[in-house]
Amino acid sequence: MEVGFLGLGIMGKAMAANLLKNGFKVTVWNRTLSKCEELVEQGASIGENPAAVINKCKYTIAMLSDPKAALSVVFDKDGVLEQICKGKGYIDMSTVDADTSSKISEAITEKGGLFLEAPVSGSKKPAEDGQLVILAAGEKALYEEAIPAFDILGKKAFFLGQVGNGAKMKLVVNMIMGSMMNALSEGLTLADKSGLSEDTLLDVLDLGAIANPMFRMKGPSMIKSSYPPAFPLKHQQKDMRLALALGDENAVSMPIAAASNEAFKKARSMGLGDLDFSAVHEVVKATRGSGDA
Ligand SMILES: NC(=O)C1=CN([C@@H]2O[C@H](COP(=O)(O)OP(=O)(O)OC[C@H]3O[C@@H](n4cnc5c(N)ncnc54)[C@H](OP(=O)(O)O)[C@@H]3O)[C@@H](O)[C@H]2O)C=CC1
Ligand SMILES: O=CCCC(=O)O
Repeated sequence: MEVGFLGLGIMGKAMAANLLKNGFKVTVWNRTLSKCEELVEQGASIGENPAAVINKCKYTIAMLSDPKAALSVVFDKDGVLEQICKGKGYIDMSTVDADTSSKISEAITEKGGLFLEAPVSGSKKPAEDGQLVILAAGEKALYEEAIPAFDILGKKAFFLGQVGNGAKMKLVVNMIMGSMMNALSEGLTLADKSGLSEDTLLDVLDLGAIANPMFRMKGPSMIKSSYPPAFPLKHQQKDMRLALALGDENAVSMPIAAASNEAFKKARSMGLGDLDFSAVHEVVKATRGSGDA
């Protein structure tokens, strides 16, 4: 089966590689075309632009940074819309808001194509290991067609109904995750400033009711102020921003998420946007650990 793949960043590169390893023929495109080379070495073909990929493939997956990128790849010159038609599908796995997803869905449906949004939970390592959690919504027939690919990319796929529900679920999950990351940063800072061992704090957390893979994975490197990017901080801040907008629309007060968003914004202003989102720890250390104790 020939599938298209648009966007070979941290996630897209690992996902496309998994499809190739598991017997799919994959045609890739990335805005910075040189990033396609590694995938070509693994057996992929290159499409010269998104329209060319759509033209060649029965369905095409996209994994792009944000709403602006997702819209540009569909609506701009040589974009998805130029070639999408009856019998072809487009699956956007980027994290965007429901409005962006709906705009894309309407345009593709108008051309006779099928659309599915399918953002994912899980980061670089789960993407490499085919252990993502897929949050799909939209055209059920395309979801069913994509199940063999989802089985390779993920450990579980949810079908959540109408377009927008996948995007919203993803934003709710990442809002919780971003707030938890800030809570962990404050906890590590408080432990350190009050004379406790941060390593021991992580051990205690890991044995109790709030043990979780994120604290286990990110905690030790946060103590060392090491933030190699798995989930770039700029994307986490984008997700907090979009989740807060969803809160606005639904009149849900979210003071914890709002405060966490401020910390991610501050981190971006300090030039930490391309590091892992755990680099928000630098902001928390600087602003909340500055007493005279
Ligand atoms: N990293 C993670 O842990 C996770 C990320 N996500 C989500 O997945 C998506 C991708 O994340 P990730 O791979 O980490 O991000 P990266 O920043 O590593 O990659 C972003 C990709 O988007 C492309 N892109 C950016 N702007 C444009 C544009 N205007 N037109 C065309 N292409 C563009 C980039 O192309 P170029 O190479 O040319 O810059 C690149 O291929 C995001 O929505 C993110 O929130 C979801 C789950 C986990
Ligand atoms: O959007 C990024 C999510 C990262 C994760 O689920 O670990």
